[in-house]
Amino acid sequence: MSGPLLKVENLTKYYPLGAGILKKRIPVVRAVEDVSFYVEAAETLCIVGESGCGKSTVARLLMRLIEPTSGRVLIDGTDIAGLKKHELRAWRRRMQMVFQDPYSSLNPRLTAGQIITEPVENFERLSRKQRHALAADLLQKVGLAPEIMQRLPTELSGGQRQRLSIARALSLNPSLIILDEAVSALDVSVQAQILNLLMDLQQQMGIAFIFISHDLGVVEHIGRRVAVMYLGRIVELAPCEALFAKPVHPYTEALIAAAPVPDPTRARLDVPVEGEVPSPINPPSGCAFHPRCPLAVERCRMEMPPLVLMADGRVVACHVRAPATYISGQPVEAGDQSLGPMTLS
Ligand SMILES: Nc1ncnc2c1ncn2[C@@H]1O[C@H](COP(=O)(O)OP(=O)(O)OP(=O)(O)O)[C@@H](O)[C@H]1O
Repeated sequence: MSGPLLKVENLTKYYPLGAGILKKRIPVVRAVEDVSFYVEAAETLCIVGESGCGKSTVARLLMRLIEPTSGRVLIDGTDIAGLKKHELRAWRRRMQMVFQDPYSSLNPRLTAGQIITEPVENFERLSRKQRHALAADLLQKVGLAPEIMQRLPTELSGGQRQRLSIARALSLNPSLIILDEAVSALDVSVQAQILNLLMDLQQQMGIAFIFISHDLGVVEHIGRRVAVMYLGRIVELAPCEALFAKPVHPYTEALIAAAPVPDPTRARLDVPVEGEVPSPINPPSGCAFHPRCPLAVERCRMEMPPLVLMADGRVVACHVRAPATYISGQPVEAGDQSLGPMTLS
């Protein structure tokens, strides 16, 4: 199969706030605006950004839990908006999601065995023997003992519950799993175990991940490419190593500067990000980051910067650091396949 597994084109989601009176314009929350990216088979794309920047809305749009205001989501080149009911069912098997809080996402009345076989049983009837074999296999894949099968979620630790959520997501043999803050509620040592489990599963089963997190330490550990979001838009998308070694967008730089440094030999950047994230109901003109940006110039207040392809393969939306004339004046989309796998030499 040529082309990426998943392609997102100009995805936009506005949440209307209340009903309009007569023809009065209804205010909207601009949760996601003009977001484009792609995910290749068996890779991990991370999405990072502060709370409220639109990460979870992107996840919900990809899972079709909510409908976009505009834009497209293509899986293997097919627009999921145009799928018929039976095609949608087949597609749903291919994309699964793991949430932050396994307390609320796992049915407390079902045993671990029932929880992990339930998605398959929505599609096909299983005999008792088949159900047991499937549960045992999935438990083993995520490093849980077979005895866990009869336990309820409340009888398990946070790490065990998250392994169970991953086993459930794996049960349909998906091509892509979206993990929304999936390790954020766990202790650091348990986080590391789950991240290592995910990387092993990716290698063994060729699954792609979209890993959503506000924790840059975690992202650096697991990501191949990273998309940085600010107020609903991607402001930088780069290979993970390059992003952490040399962030280009001032917001990325500030995020990395503010994150705890796991490697003390790495220099800490001195770029504090001041002020609050502006309201997505009434975002600033031009570049949404300009009120907090130490580098802002007049143009940043006036014009929205396009995503521009830099010489090293990343895309950045910044008038100062990535002026649109940087490469033959050609702004590009982050999902543009001409960017290739975006590896830096
Ligand atoms: N159903 C909704 N109605 C109105 N506004 C919403 C709705 N869901 C989300 N929002 C708003 O959309 C914006 C993006 O929210 P989203 O949850 O996608 O951000 P996030 O980056 O995932 O944040 P967090 O990490 O805190 O979950 C926020 O301003 C949020 O308040």
